[in-house]
Amino acid sequence: MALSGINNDRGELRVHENLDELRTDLADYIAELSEAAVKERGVFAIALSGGSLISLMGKLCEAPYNKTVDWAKWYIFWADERVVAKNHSDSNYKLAKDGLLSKVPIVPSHVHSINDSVSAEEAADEYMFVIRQLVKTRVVSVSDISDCPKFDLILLGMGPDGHVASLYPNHPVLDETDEWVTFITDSPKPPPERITFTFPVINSASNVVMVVTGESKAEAVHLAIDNIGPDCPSLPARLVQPTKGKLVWFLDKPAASKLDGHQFSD
Ligand SMILES: O=C(O)[C@H](O)[C@@H](O)[C@H](O)[C@H](O)COP(=O)(O)O
Repeated sequence: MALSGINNDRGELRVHENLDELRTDLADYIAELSEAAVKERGVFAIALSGGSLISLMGKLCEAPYNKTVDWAKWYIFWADERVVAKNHSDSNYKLAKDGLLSKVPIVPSHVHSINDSVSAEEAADEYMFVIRQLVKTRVVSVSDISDCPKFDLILLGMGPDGHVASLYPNHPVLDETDEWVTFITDSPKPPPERITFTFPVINSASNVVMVVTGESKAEAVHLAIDNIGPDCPSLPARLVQPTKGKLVWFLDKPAASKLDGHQFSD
């Protein structure tokens, strides 16, 4: 049973006993969000990231979800992508395709990956154009506060340095507010060239889920969630603050081990 709690504006925290429990809770939660979005809008626009996230979503390919989820209504995007060929082992698209998308009946034309044959800058521009078209046709909803796309769900991992998507500490892209999708060519985590959603897009989503496991992330989880006063470093994960949407953290016990006061309830 997950321990859960609310931490002010830092969202809902779900701390899991082990990874198996986290996987089940995560699959349940995504399936619920999908059902609600399909009921309300007829589609589910979901943005993925790379890293351990995809394997932690693995239960979606198993019963009952493989049969109960309305896969035909899913539209897939990437909150960040490495600018490499789609069949390269570094590709987030390949990771998701091998680990999830090829195992469930998603409509191939609903999978919106980046153009892997152009520069990072061009790939970011083109991706923004693709999203703009899908906002026009309301496959992706639009924020009523900004003109940003409002994804039904954006799923993010977090690095030990507190990065999310390809938004790294102290990088100028943290301040990007003009573009929905931008690019970097100097990622501290290889490969260096990436495209990434910007914070205005992440924070316009209806739902943001942070999936963070392992002790190496414990300090960053503490800095991203706890009330640590005015000297709080500008950790990218702390800048995930959906304006009107819901933020939920899926953690395991090692990742949650440095959180202040464990005010969780069963
Ligand atoms: O393209 C990427 O590298 C990812 O999108 C990245 O942001 C990832 O989610 C975190 O680095 C956490 O990765 P792990 O969960 O594997 O630690």
